[in-house]
Amino acid sequence: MRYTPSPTTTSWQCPARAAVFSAGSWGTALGKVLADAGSDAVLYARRGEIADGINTHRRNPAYFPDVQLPSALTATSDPAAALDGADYLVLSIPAQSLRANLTTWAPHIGPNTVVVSLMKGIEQGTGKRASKVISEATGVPAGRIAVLSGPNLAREVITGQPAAATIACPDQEAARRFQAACHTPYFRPYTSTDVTGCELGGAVKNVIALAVGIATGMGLGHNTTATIITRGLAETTRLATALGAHPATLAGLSGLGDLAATCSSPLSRNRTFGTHLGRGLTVAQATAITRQTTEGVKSAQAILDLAHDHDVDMPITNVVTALLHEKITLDKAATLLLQRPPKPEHCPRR
Ligand SMILES: NC(=O)C1=CN([C@@H]2O[C@H](COP(=O)(O)OP(=O)(O)OC[C@H]3O[C@@H](n4cnc5c(N)ncnc54)[C@H](O)[C@@H]3O)[C@@H](O)[C@H]2O)C=CC1
Ligand SMILES: O=C(CO)COP(=O)(O)O
Repeated sequence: MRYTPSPTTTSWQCPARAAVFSAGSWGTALGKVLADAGSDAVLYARRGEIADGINTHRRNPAYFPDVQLPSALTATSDPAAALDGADYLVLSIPAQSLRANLTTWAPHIGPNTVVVSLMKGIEQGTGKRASKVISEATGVPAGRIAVLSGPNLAREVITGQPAAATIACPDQEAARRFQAACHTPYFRPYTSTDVTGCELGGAVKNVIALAVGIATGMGLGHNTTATIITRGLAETTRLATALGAHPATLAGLSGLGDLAATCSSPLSRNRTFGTHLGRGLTVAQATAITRQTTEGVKSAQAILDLAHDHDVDMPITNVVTALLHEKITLDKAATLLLQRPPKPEHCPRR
């Protein structure tokens, strides 16, 4: 039986104005969630034809041409107009382009606007999480910067399949307000104050999904992928807790939850990219056939550098990074992971 989501919203949800930058897969899906929750949502689209498609035909022609969008979700190609009067600026662009874009958008951010990051990447060269980049590039204080992360494959969310996420913000009231602004019968957000854990869970799971994809592409089975997921969570937790995250966050929606969804779904771009590598494509060939943002490919080295800086061992991330830089072969990757010295299952740093 097919699951049919209720199209209705609940009356207790407070109206809010949210500007979603931009109209890619996840931005469009979360824009629909916000509109379905009763918020006034506007998508900023770089390309005029996408904004026109949304306003005129209620479709995003580039990302979801088959999905009908609600009339409460509008679009514009003018960033200043999108941000005018916005309670929330929701950011969903590739993490590596964040700092440069914010330099242009920052003058239009209102003094009370809460900035919400949906991004799951770490900045190359600095090792900074999106929330830190946002604070540096805009001057917005930490209490007005939130992160939403969880098992949220965009196509499943935009078609109304039930999902949940974590909204983390140092200011619990700000997190609660955004929770109300995006709570629908099919999308259940929880709140947290652990921004570090939430962001690192989201970024590192992309690298682990690459590893699962590689194993799947090589024809390996569920024992192997379950081992990568479990040990991947162990190394994610080691890094995140070394940087101050709460271990429970990594066992939650933005940690294990997202890892499970991303590593098991063919909808994941990171897992799919890994599958291409596992089948023998080069990084250049896999990149050429990948049309959308694949954060793990860009963030792996930055995550590894963070791990080195904090004396944390991340063997799976290490091997994926070496493969992405074509320093090792697939066979060597498997050998490197399996021939590590034996050790106890639970160690804080190694
Ligand atoms: N697609 C998904 O299921 C989910 C994605 N995310 C995260 O959301 C973020 C965005 O991913 P998607 O929407 O999936 O990517 P996408 O590739 O579908 O869309 C990217 C969007 O960013 C814009 N963009 C691309 N390059 C840009 C640049 N240099 N400057 C400004 N805008 C640019 C594109 O026009 C497009 O609107 C990523 O960090 C991803 O990890 C998080 C949860 C779910
Ligand atoms: O973050 C995601 C699901 O929560 C989407 O993962 P991909 O970027 O690998 O498609």
